[in-house]
Amino acid sequence: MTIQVHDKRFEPYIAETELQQRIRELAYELSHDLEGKKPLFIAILNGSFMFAADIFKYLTIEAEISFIKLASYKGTKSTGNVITAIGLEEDLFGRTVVILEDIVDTGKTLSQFLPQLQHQQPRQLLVAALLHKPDATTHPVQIDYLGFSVPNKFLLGYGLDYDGLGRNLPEIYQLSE
Ligand SMILES: O=P(O)(O)OC[C@H]1O[C@H](OP(=O)(O)OP(=O)(O)O)[C@H](O)[C@@H]1O
Ligand SMILES: Nc1nc2[nH]cnc2c(=O)[nH]1
Repeated sequence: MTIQVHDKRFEPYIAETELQQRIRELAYELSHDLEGKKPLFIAILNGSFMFAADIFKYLTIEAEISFIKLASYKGTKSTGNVITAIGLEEDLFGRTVVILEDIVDTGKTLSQFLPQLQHQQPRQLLVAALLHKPDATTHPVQIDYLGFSVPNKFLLGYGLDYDGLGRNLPEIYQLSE
């Protein structure tokens, strides 16, 4: 069934059961791969709050989680836009760190942010993303744990918003043509 949010219509794309099943599989893989490493999961707000909550719930190993927001401001000509993390208090030195993202679209966000985290010299820096739009990605990012590869269409629901609305939908919708 299509839904209306603000001025646009969206149609169902990934059902809640399919989402949950895939997230369980990712959590199982992470639990297997990172057992004994006490990984620190870092969720990037706002969009990733649902994915982060669900995947973290399904983990069966000792792990920590922290939530950050990214702020972008204009740097110098040579640095371009600079992204800073708000709320990151943990020391990443020597740790196994897993970034949780709802979506990698152009890849700009993570390709700018990951090198900053590398400066803190984590032992391992991994990325888990629920969705990736390979056809939209202009800044390649290595995604170690991926939920779904999706076409280059605007998505809504399960944390993803359209102008503030739709984040609470338990399934993912795509913009109707
Ligand atoms: O690969 P990119 O093209 O950089 O896009 C990905 C980013 O876009 C979304 O965040 P958004 O800026 O929409 O903020 P929000 O999570 O607060 O909604 C998403 O959560 C990623 O952080
Ligand atoms: N809501 C939403 N936010 C995004 N941020 C980057 N890509 C998307 C998308 O497809 N939908």
